Amino acid sequence: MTGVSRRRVLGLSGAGLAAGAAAGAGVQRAVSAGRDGPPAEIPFHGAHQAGIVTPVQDRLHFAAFDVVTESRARLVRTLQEWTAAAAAMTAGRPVGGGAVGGPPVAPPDDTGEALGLPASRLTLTIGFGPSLFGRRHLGLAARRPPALADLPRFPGDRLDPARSGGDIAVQACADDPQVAVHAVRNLARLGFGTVAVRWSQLGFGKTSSTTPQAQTPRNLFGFKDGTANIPGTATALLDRHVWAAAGDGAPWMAGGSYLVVRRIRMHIETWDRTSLQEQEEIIGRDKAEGAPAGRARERDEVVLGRMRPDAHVRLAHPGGNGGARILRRGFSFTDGTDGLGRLDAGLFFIAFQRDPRTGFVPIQRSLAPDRLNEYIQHVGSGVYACPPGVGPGGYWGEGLFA
Ligand SMILES: C=CC1=C(C)c2cc3[nH]c(cc4nc(cc5[nH]c(cc1n2)c(C)c5CCC(=O)O)C(CCC(=O)O)=C4C)c(C)c3C=C
Ligand SMILES: [Fe+2]
Repeated sequence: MTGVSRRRVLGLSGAGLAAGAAAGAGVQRAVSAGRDGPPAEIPFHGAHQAGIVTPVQDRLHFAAFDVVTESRARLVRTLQEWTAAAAAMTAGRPVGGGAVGGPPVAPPDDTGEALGLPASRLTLTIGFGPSLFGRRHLGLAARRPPALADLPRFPGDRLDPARSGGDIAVQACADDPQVAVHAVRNLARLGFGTVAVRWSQLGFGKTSSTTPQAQTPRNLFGFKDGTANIPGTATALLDRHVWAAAGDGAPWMAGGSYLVVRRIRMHIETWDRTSLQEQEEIIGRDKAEGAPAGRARERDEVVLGRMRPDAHVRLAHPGGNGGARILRRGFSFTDGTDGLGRLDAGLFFIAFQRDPRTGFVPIQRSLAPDRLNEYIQHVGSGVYACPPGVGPGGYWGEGLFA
């Protein structure tokens, strides 16, 4: 089945596919074309990992794993198997020999729930947590990047260890939740005996965009979120604020990035009883347009002096943070109720940066007096070093284990 997408295997039609099949060389392009224009397949190989500047997909399945083996060789083998599986799944192909057609007496290589589904712009992004470098038998202590420092405790944090940390993180993003879940499930299955899932989070409704020309999405407080984000095409800003460089203290991370995730509970019932004027003053932008306080349009320049001193945007703005900037890529979540009649809902905050010590940490410290803190609580946390992209024949983290 390798080299052939799931849609083609099942003989699904569609004008693009039919034309592509007839045209031979045109097949790959036809398979890659999404119905509404954007490509359905995001290339897996490249200088940087996909899923960082990639236009944000609709769904998330984030998983943090702990390493359960003491064998470095076994971990490397799993990372090699994961890389091959990730390359296949992001191209819309099943893992290994596929879900069907193999020996009837053995479990299939692929679990099967994505059969017939297109690649759905699936991206898989891997990161290594600080705890991985502390596992003595793996011999990685000297390779820990200085930028992969443990996050400090912030005022108001109520972090649940069962929803924090992890030796290895995988961010799966796709436009179809089944495709994202299938990807994480199959990596977990391949990793059996080497890694075990520590915690995971599903997300829907992106709350940030890396594509300023597209409509800005809204978060669960009803506000446009991502307006002032770093665009995925702003090369100079990305080099300055997102991509790690060879001289940053860990040459194996050059072209990679550091990921900070925070599970932030949003007390939406309290927010919903707050007046519109108060909501807008807390954020520092208006709800309808997303315009900064005192301005008319979403993209108008922020005038910090027009906002309350404790407005979220004023405190988070680079102007008050020594120019610190991060690339936000978060998703909303709702995970049932908390037993007190309130939805367990919020923002799964995701930010990529060149160095969390000069990105997330100072910004989050500045947010201490944020009025928004009355309506939110950080309950989960993680920081991970995401290595650069892999070339054909390479594997995730090969620079680290070299
Ligand atoms: C430490 C980083 C940040 C956390 C944590 C955070 C949580 C959080 N944010 C919103 C809603 C909005 N944030 C907005 C802007 C904004 N937020 C951060 C950082 C964190 N937010 C930054 C750097 C910025 C951009 C500031 C600027 O440069 O102007 C906005 C406005 C629209 C936008 O620019 O994105 C909203 C709305 C919530 C609800 C939340 C926690 C649940
Ligand atoms: Fe924010």
